[in-house]
Amino acid sequence: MPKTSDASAAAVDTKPAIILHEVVKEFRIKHARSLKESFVSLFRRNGPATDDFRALDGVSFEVGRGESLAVLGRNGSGKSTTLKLISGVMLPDEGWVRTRGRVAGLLEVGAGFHPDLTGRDNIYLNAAILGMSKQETDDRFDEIVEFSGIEQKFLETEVKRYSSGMRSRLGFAVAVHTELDVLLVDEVLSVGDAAFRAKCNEKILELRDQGKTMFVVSHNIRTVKALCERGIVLERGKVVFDGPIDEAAKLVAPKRPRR
Ligand SMILES: Nc1ncnc2c1ncn2[C@@H]1O[C@H](COP(=O)(O)OP(=O)(O)OP(=O)(O)O)[C@@H](O)[C@H]1O
Repeated sequence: MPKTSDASAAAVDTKPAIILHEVVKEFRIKHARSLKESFVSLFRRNGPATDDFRALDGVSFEVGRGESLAVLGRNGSGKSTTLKLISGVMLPDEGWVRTRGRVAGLLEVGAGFHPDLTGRDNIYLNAAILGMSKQETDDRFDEIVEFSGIEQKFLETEVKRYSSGMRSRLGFAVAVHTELDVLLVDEVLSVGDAAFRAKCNEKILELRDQGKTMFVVSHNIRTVKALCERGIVLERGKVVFDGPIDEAAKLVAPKRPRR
């Protein structure tokens, strides 16, 4: 029987928003040498002392459209590296990463800002980097400014004169107002003051409820439980758990000392 257009649309909808397949990421680590070791190696013509270190070691998972997933794990387990590979700022050494739709990262919010341009110009610049046309940014400009809480008079000031909190607020405001399908969140709730953090929380929940795909890296278990239904636990660059968020959270919870 020939497929109807509805059926094919439904088929398209079920494709994952993010796929990682057997991903390996290695970093070269330089070892510090004592002065004596450096001196000896100079005469022996040794190269610099380095080691290849696997930050991610065969990581595979898929995130469905509209799903919200948290990645948990100890410091150095590979969470931010995973996020950077998904956002495309890093490439894997082996395996592959695919994303579908527009991906907006709340990684280093405002990272694309140019210090010598005004707040206004930076909104357009940052939005363009995130894939927005001038018209789309015009339409959302007031909303972005209002959300950021930056006073009008500062819009014509160079961003290098902003406080770090003001820069983060503006960066966050632009990112969450772009036309996005997948939102990458890295400890975003450390942005700005308490009132702004509450506003960010609300906005992220709103985006999730609109059916955006969420990929969250955080050490804040309360936050991820409120935001995500599924959790992946990384340990030394490998996935050691993939399932309900409550179980994932239990695995990373600090052990209570025995009395
Ligand atoms: N650019 C880099 N060069 C060398 N090593 C790196 C680089 N980036 C990350 N690493 C190493 O890769 C490992 C994983 O780092 P990653 O930042 O992904 O960990 P994480 O789980 O996000 O940690 P945290 O919870 O502390 O943020 C760490 O051992 C880190 O030292």
